[in-house]
Amino acid sequence: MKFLVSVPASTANLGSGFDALGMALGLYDDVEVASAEAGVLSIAVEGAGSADVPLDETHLVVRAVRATGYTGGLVLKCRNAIPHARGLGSSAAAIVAGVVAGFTLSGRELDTDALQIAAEFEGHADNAAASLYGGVVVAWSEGERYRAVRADADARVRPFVLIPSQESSTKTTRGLLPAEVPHADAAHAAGRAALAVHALTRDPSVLLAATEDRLHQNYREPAWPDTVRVINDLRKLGVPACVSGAGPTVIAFGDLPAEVDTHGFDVRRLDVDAAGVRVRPLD
Ligand SMILES: Nc1ncnc2c1ncn2[C@@H]1O[C@H](COP(=O)(O)OP(=O)(O)O)[C@@H](O)[C@H]1O
Ligand SMILES: N[C@@H](CCOP(=O)(O)O)C(=O)O
Repeated sequence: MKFLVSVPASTANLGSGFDALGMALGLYDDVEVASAEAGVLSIAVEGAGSADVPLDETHLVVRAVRATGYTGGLVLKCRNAIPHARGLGSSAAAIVAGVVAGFTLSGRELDTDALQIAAEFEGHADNAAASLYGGVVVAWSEGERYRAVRADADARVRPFVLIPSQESSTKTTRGLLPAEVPHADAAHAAGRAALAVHALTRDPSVLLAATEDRLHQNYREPAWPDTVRVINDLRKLGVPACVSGAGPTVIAFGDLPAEVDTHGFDVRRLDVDAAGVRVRPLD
């Protein structure tokens, strides 16, 4: 059995929706998967992470395949376009690719367990839901169970990202977050996150207010001060901008004003991905 899994990048939080909102982006990791005799494991990696990721059972895609219960042999060819440790959901994309590969190898339809398995790896479901389902997602948990709903993004939502060369680990910057926040900030987040759903799916004209965050960006600023500087510059000019995921990438909407200093950032226009992860049989 041989097939291609194509999985989109994601941007999580979208400012106000910490650990809850996500959106899939048109930048893809492709993983060619072939079943093999038990005991065989072969992994080839091109693109992001090719110099760093392990090529054994500890490879993130393989760990996710194993989490689905598939124990057979595997031959993987990974072509990674999503940069690692930049806040564009590379780890969730790798996990979703592995989970979907495991389900496909086992002849199992994708069901809600796919999100559950993927989100358990990360401890939050925002990125994994976006990579699985595409579009705009709202993720939450009920007890131990992760859940998500998706909606199409409004066609006028035009994201661009500013990706610095510096890496920042999600795990590390989650460690900068406080255990508690002021009630006023929690109330602010609830209102703005609800507004963000409306802004992303119906009325992008309110994205500036919707993407204002009080739950994570300021706490994480020491990890990426230039990111916060660019966000502030963009927002002062009326451009909705926030940190993508746990940073350091900036995600913004509309057009980039010429006067904003983007030195050190790779600026890319990305579409919203509406379809989520795809599987295509190969000969
Ligand atoms: N395609 C991949 N294959 C293997 N490991 C990956 C892949 N993508 C991400 N990872 C692992 O996840 C790490 C980045 O995860 P994380 O800090 O959550 O950042 P990101 O915002 O990119 O998800 C990488 O350093 C690497 O260890
Ligand atoms: N809600 C999470 C999102 C992490 O996204 P990533 O793309 O940086 O992995 C967080 O803010 O920690």
